[in-house]
Amino acid sequence: MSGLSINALCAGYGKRKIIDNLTISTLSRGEVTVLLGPNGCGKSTLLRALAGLNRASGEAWLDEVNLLSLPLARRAEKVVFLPQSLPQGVHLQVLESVIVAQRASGAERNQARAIALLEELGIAHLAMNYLDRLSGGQKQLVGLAQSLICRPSLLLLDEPLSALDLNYQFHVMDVVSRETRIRDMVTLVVVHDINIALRHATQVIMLKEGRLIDSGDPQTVISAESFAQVYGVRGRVERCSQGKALVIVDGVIEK
Ligand SMILES: Nc1ncnc2c1ncn2[C@@H]1O[C@H](COP(=O)(O)OP(=O)(O)OP(=O)(O)O)[C@@H](O)[C@H]1O
Repeated sequence: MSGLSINALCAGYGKRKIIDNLTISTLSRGEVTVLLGPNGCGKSTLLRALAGLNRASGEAWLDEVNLLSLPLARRAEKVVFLPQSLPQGVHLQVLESVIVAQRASGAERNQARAIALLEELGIAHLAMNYLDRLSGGQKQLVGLAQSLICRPSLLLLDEPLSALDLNYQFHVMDVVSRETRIRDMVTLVVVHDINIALRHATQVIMLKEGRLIDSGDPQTVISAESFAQVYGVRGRVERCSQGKALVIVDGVIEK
């Protein structure tokens, strides 16, 4: 099956192991997987390891290729990683920056495509604005445009919704899902909102202290028991008026 499979992956910094022997069966192409887990559990470390930015051992098969054995330049042709925040002080206009990302990915310059993507994300009106004069949320949307223009096989998004208002969080996840489907990418997204995972993910991965707690269908993996175990909170899964599952947190489990 085409997609991403992770086998016995370990990653960390210096001698410190953060991701410990992680094995995950196939994340399919065309689907969005949400990576959940508490602060410091290793979500960014995992994404960075897949992108080749951290020391890692084990295997990460993207279709028939083990990403960990690919030279960085070859890996960059297949994998795009959007970090939690864009570099500061870049004095480029928004449209220009998206075209720079497009060219850096090896694609032909296609301004119409870049403008269409800005329109899809609802930021075409910012095309001529400078990056260093945008709000945090606007910068995050531009980062997404820069990532999506690259047409990777594996798209890694580290908390792409953290600065966005409620409306944009839903809109962006819809765009990410649609682009993932149309381009047949494997998309792995870190979010902290469990309800976003329930609504938008085809699959979720739950980590705690660098280890896999569970992975699979969100409706199965996300339960009162699992979020008590992973986050230490009391809660329940209810149904909203549209019949969709919704997590309600009642409080913290006292130790
Ligand atoms: N560059 C680094 N050097 C050394 N240790 C690091 C480095 N980056 C992160 N760590 C450590 O690795 C662990 C996992 O960090 P990571 O950023 O992967 O967590 P996370 O799950 O993404 O957290 P959050 O939800 O808070 O963003 C933490 O204990 C952190 O202190």
